[in-house]
Formats: sequence, C-alpha cells, structure tokens
Amino acid sequence: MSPPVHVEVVQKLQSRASKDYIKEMVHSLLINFVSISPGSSLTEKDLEDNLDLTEHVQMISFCDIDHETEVSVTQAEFVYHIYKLDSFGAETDTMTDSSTGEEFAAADMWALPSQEFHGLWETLIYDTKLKEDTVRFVETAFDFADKGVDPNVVGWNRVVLLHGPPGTGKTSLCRALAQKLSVRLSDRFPRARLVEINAHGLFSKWFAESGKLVARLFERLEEIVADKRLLACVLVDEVESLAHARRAALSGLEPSDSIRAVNALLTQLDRLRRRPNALVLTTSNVTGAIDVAFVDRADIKRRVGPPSARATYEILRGCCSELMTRGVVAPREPVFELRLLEDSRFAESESSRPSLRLWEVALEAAAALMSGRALRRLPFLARALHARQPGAPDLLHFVMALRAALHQYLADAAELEDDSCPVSN
Ligand SMILES: Nc1ncnc2c1ncn2[C@@H]1O[C@H](COP(=O)(O)OP(=O)(O)OP(=O)(O)O)[C@@H](O)[C@H]1O
Repeated sequence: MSPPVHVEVVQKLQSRASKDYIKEMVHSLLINFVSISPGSSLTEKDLEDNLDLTEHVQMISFCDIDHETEVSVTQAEFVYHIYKLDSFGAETDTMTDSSTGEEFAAADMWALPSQEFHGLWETLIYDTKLKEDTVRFVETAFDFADKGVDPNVVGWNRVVLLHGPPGTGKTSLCRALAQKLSVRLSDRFPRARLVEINAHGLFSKWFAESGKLVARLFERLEEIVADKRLLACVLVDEVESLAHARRAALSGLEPSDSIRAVNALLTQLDRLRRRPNALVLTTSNVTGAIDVAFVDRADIKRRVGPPSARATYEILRGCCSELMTRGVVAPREPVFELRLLEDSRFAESESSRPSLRLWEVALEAAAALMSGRALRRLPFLARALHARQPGAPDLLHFVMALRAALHQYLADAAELEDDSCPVSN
C-alpha cells in the first residue's frame, strides 16, 4: 500500500471552526479532484469560489515527503493536519552580564508552527533527498522513543548535525524541519517550541559569566521540556565554536571558566537529548570531524553542499516567478520546469528561450560552487545594476542581467581571493 498523502491545512487565525469541521470541508473538496500533485498548494485565490472554505482556510498544501509523483485521488489515503500559525514572532531571551550590566541575546524562542517559517520548507531546494531523509530520521527516532526501544541495544538518538559550507541553508533547514515536525507530530505534541541558542555569543564575551548564563538558560529549557506534550526543538548553530572555545581554554588562551561553561553546555545538551520530547539540532561550517564528543554521537549527520545545477535552476526559476508575480519583471511568461526542457531535448523556441538561457546561468553558477545564499542575492543585483531601464524588463532581458550579475559576482569573488580574504558566501 502506498503511504498516505499528508494534507497540511492552515486555518485562519480568526476562525473558530473545529478541526473536524475544517477537515470535512477540505475532504469534500479533494474528493472531486482527479489527482494530487505533491509539493503543490492551494492558496486563498484558488479557493475563492468556495466561500465556506475561504472563511476558515488560508492555505492547503500537499506534502512532498512521501510521494514524488502525482497521486490519484481514488487511491489516496489522506492524513489531515489542521493548524493555525503563531504570529507573535521570536521572543528573545536576554541575559544581563552582572559585571557590566550589558544585555545580550542568549536564545531566541518561537512557538511553532510560526508565521515566520511558513513556506520555508518549500523554498529550500536540494536534489538529494536531504529534506525527506531528515524528517524520516527524526520521525523514526520519536517512534522508537514512544515504543521504548532501548538506545543501548539499538543505537538511535534525536541529535541532528547538518554540516557544510556557509550559506547552504543549514540553519534554514533546521528551522523548516522543526516547523514541519510541529505540524506532522501535532497529535503526539499539540504544542511545539523552537529555541535557538546563541552559542557563539555565549562564549565570545563573558567567559567569567558564561557558566552562570548556561545554567540559567537550561533552567528555562528544563521548564519548557517538563511539559511532555510539548515538542522542544533546540538549535545550536555553529557548534564548532564550542570546540574552539574549549581548545582555546585548554591552551591557556582563555580563562579556565570558559572550559567549565562549554562543558556545562555540552552536558546539559546531552541530558536534554534523553528527554523524549526534545530534539537537538546542530549545524557546523566545519566539514571534517568536529571535536565535540556530544556532536560525535549524533546519529543523523548530513552534509549540506552547494546546490547542483538542477537545484540552482529551480532556485533561480522560483526567483524569476516571484519577480513576475510582483510585476518587477513583466509581462508574466512561463519559466519551464527543467523536466519540460529535457522532454523537448532543450530545443530552442520563442517560448523556451528565456528558460534555456537561465539553464546556462545555472550551469555556470553551479560550476563555481555558488551557495544558495549567494544565488538568492543575484536577482537583486541583476535588477539594481544590470537591468536599469525605468520600466520592468521582460524575462529574457532579466535573465541576461542575471548572467551579467553572476559574472560580476565571480569576478569580485576572485579579486577578494587574490587579496587572500575569505569569500563571504
Ligand atoms: N539549497 C537551497 N535552496 C534554497 N535556498 C537556499 C539553499 N541554500 C541556501 N539557501 C538560502 O540561503 C540563505 C542562507 O541560508 P542559511 O543561513 O540557512 O545557511 P547556512 O548554511 O546556515 O549558513 P551559515 O553557516 O553561514 O549560517 C537562506 O535565505 C536560504 O533560503
């Protein structure tokens, strides 16, 4: 039997309807469809003919984790996730250094699913199964925890490490993953939080105070995880900074307080990962071994690299579509899916020309190992510097401007390298 299709339904904040009522309405809509396309969504505009639905529903999305191709509705089993997005944004947990009175952000905290991360999952494009695998790993780990599988017999844990070069989407993927889990696991965990620990900040300044700060931070975390029906995702970005701080302390460059603080943080994280409702997410820009024993134990370790040519094309295609939707590039015309270009054997026609030029830009950018972050900046540079006419450029002109922006970016990066400065991606 094929896996169910997960249908994610965002309920409007002001709607007071019950989840069951919404589920029934959405189900009655879907059974009239012939097939469902995983990864696609229905926005309010698509639903505007159905007044009942538009009163309560903001968006319906079909999850692409379990299916790659169209699913026929007659054969589909639907699993519904009805949720509202939290619109309060991050709550910053500030701490005060008692010796100087200075405040600094020790952690940011979001209630999930959050408005801020809505749609983030879809914007991240990898052509390996990185996103899907990561969700499955974590879901399996929660399932093992639920069933009481002894981790000493079958090795598993809920520590994720994403490592790779800067700007490749590691932090974004951790946030998107936490959001996705808060939706998919909402039966088990009706409440969810994401806590981002500013590890770099914790250890960069107040070494003497760090130990106390860590202790206070974890007291708060303990309060959060004490609620067993709450999914607590704790993100530690640039986890290698812990190893650096420890090494610096060991070599006598930093006061010995710092080593105690780093060790305290690692011990606390280690304790946290044993809580059945906690998930520890870590990222690192260091690709080799990170000398932090705690991270060594992560079962879920994945390298996140710069986007391939295919993923690059998809990222730029999404940027072009967004700019056409907003009228920055006009008129609206199709940017072909790569699959369509391949089906037509890359034959050039009036309508395929912009897509073919875009594919050439993607090939060049991927060959230069350009990061996702740098790619997402190219359209802005293209419009600002290389398509400067007063009116909106058409798609073909805009793609040529993208190519010019890419060449300028590569030339600037080469110059920076000549000056032996690290290139910021
Ligand atoms: N594969 C990708 N697909 C789509 N967007 C991407 C991809 N990789 C990076 N980006 C975009 O690049 C930006 C930076 O991503 P993010 O900060 O998550 O990267 P990172 O790897 O954590 O970087 P750093 O290590 O420097 O913090 C985000 O806006 C993200 O959407």
